[in-house]
Amino acid sequence: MTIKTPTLNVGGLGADPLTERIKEKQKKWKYKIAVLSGKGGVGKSTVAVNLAAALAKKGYHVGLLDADIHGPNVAKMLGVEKADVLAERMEDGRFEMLPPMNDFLGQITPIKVMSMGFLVGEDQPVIWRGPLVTKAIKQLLGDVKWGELDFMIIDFPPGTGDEILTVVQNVQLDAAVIVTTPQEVALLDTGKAVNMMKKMEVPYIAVIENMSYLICPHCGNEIDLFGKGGGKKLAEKEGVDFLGEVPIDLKAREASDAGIPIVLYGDTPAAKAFMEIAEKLVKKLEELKGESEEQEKTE
Ligand SMILES: Nc1ncnc2c1ncn2[C@@H]1O[C@H](COP(=O)(O)OP(=O)(O)OP(=O)(O)O)[C@@H](O)[C@H]1O
Repeated sequence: MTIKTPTLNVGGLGADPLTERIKEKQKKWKYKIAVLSGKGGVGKSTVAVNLAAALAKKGYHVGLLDADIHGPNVAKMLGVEKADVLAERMEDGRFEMLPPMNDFLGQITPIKVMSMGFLVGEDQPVIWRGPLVTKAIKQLLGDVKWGELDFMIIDFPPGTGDEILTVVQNVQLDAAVIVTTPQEVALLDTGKAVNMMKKMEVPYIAVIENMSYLICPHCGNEIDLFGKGGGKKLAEKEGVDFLGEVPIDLKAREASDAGIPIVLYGDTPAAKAFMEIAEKLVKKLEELKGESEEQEKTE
């Protein structure tokens, strides 16, 4: 039976079966990936959405959770912001939310999306304190019928606040992808995010540099608007992987306003960069999984 879901139940804090449900659910998610940044506006949601779409284009089952409670925009970037969230009654009598999906007219394996954006009005600001944010994120993980996924991608607000702490405490992340732009200020903040992920012992940490350069629409030359090579240098300094550079793409804004990820919008330099980055990420995660399974066998 399906009914239209009312709103999140953010009351009642403390230890609860929700934590257990999150533990159980994540057993069905092969790779859990956090996408974060130290600084706002660097294109973190653009990266999360395009990684999700690139992986789904390759046939993987992808779930995308927008954990940016205060400024959710992933649903809009995936063209599902007006979707109704239905709920289904479970065997134990609880209701679980069914994540809206989009397969972009059959071009990709449907991406399942869940966001606070579905549950609050479009122009409604969410003014919540830490414990409520924590509870909401846990519900978006544990009270949603995510099912089997190859990749669960979680997009966070900028910085290192309650959202990321909640997820790290409840989900065994396989990877943290940290997005930066090449400027010094962004790199400083990115360094902080990398170090937080190291402290949290996330097994694989990688940097993506977004808005690396602009390709002149007239002469085709690369213009380094914000400097060059900072993301790679930072990754080397911190001893983490560098997954690649994404250029500024004049079609990116157009695509995001149209609710279509850039990787599905056209064969542009940014689209190619995202596809390559997704391939590298899959390869790296499979290598690491293989290594850890080998290690388990020998123990
Ligand atoms: N490579 C790119 N080329 C052109 N525009 C881009 C690119 N990446 C992101 N943008 C644009 O920059 C703006 C900010 O991107 P986005 O919302 O992804 O950033 P964010 O880091 O998630 O922001 P916030 O800090 O608000 O969460 C958007 O309008 C997006 O379309």
